[in-house]
Amino acid sequence: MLELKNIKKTFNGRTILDGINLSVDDGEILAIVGPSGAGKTTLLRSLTGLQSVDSGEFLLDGQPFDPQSQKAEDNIIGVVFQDFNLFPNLSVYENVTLAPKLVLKQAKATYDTVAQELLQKLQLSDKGQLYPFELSGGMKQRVAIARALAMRPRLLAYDEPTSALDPSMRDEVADLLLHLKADGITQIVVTHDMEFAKKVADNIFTVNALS
Ligand SMILES: Nc1ncnc2c1ncn2[C@@H]1O[C@H](COP(=O)(O)OP(=O)(O)OP(=O)(O)O)[C@@H](O)[C@H]1O
Repeated sequence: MLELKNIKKTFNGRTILDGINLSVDDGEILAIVGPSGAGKTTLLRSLTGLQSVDSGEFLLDGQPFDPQSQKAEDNIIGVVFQDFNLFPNLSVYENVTLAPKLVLKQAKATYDTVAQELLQKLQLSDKGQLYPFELSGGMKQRVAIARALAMRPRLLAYDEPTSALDPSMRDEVADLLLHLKADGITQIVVTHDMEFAKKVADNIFTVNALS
């Protein structure tokens, strides 16, 4: 279980997060919703350690942890960015295996097995040798998910997973998240799309805009 207790964040004296308390249970999907500019991305960046918070506590299974000082190899939370952030000069297979190889220092047999399993799970088995520019948006997103999962995170977090894709893809993305949930993967989804949130989430947390 991941818990956030009384998380506060200000930018230039302006309070964006004013004492956020939330938790996500293992195997569940938590959606973080709220109006534009309310601080959803700020919250996601805080809990993934991409930025600092001013105060508050992060707990994993009751133990405090600092998202900013977590070692890369601990990789508590994997992130799927809105625009996927794939390495454009690497193939799908190389995108998925780079961090397990360099950060986790896995042997080839290990990272290759994991990558083949993930590519199969995400319906990318025949796409391993392609480069990001050759992929559709939905495929790029699945590569980003495979790349994050290859690091064996405790939790997978998404920033607006539907917004860079054609609206017709919304149900497909929802099905993908529910499929991963059935595999026991804990997920946090930042979205402005309430219908999407209702479809996938076990719990919905609303970030309110502060004046
Ligand atoms: N690094 C930063 N420096 C200063 N202000 C920032 C910074 N990052 C975010 N903000 C401000 O914090 C507020 C919340 O931004 P954030 O992107 O978290 O909102 P959001 O809820 O994700 O919005 P959207 O749905 O439009 O993406 C905004 O007013 C934004 O301008």
